[in-house]
Amino acid sequence: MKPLLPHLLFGSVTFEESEEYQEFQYKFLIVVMVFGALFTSFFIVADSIQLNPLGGPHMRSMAFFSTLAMLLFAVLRGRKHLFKPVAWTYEAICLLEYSSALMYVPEDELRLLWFFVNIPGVFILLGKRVGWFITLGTCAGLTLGNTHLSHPYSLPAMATNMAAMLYMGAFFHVYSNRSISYFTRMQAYNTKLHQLATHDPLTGVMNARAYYERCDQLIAAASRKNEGFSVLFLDLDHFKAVNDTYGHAAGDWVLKAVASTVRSSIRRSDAMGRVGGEEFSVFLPATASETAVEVAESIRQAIEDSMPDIGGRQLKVTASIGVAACAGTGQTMQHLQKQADEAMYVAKAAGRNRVSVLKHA
Ligand SMILES: Nc1nc2c(ncn2[C@@H]2O[C@H](COP(=O)(O)OP(=O)(O)OP(=O)(O)O)[C@@H](O)[C@H]2O)c(=O)[nH]1
Repeated sequence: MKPLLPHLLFGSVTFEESEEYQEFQYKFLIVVMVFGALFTSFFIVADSIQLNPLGGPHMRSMAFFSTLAMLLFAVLRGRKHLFKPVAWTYEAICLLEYSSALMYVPEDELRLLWFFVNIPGVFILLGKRVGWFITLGTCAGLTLGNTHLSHPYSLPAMATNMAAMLYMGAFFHVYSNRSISYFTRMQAYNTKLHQLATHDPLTGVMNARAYYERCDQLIAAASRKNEGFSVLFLDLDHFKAVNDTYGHAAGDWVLKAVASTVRSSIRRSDAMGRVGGEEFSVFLPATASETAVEVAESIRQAIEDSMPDIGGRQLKVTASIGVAACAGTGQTMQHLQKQADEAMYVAKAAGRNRVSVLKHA
């Protein structure tokens, strides 16, 4: 279970691994909105107890801002698909709030700062294009609006402000470029690491650990639906002779060819792993014993027909396949794999290049 504060703030929303940046943006926006609303409420309280009097029009604008920010928070919480419209609306009310301070609190000479504070958030939440649009729009708006203020800023003050704002935009443009490219690279490295950790480098199919983990998930799903499933255990015949006769590299080549033959003989929803040197296991969800035997037979035939070409010689490769099926629930992968293993040894003993089945009672 999530700790209370993150749950209260972000709700029960999940992000894929590939959505890590979106998750950061979603959480960032929520924190900024809640913080913005609380911070503004603090000023409202300070005004009402005469600690920091700001005047009626700006008080109303602050009340409008904090109410709308909390409303936007309630709308976004748990609904990541609403991120863009909420981010845009929040940006719009922020600009209104800062403009209200600019017009109605002339005694605060530093109130222009809020327009600066706004820029990093726009680059982070809405990207570089919108970041520049808001930066340049703010520069233009401040320049044009300055003369209409009750206490306009001097020309040098405005020039300094504009230069600083453009500097801020350029800074966050470079920073966003850098951080996004760093993030993309990290994501690519993570994908590569995950692939290396879960897949056999020679054949590209799942390694034993990842395969058995996947089988456990598939068994859990099958027992929720009260569905049966089957496991095939495949061992190449006299593979040592291939290595001894044609060399280890040729043996590797055969393993790759066999893996690809098996992969193309099964459904996308089936799982396949290399569980030993020349041993593969296949998990067939929602598959009864008879169908599993048919699948095993078609794999066996496809391997026999594949006849890989090694140095101009066509090589006959065959496999013995054991089949174990579970009609109901309550069966572990370990047990079923053991049964498929036993069935495979029966096939070997019966002369190899055949399919043998053990049905779980
Ligand atoms: N080229 C290559 N050979 C491998 C690899 N992993 C295991 N082997 C070889 O696979 C062979 C397996 O031999 P055995 O277990 O004696 O089985 P077999 O020769 O296939 O005989 P049966 O299974 O009884 O039909 C061994 O020679 C291993 O060296 C690998 O990654 N590449």
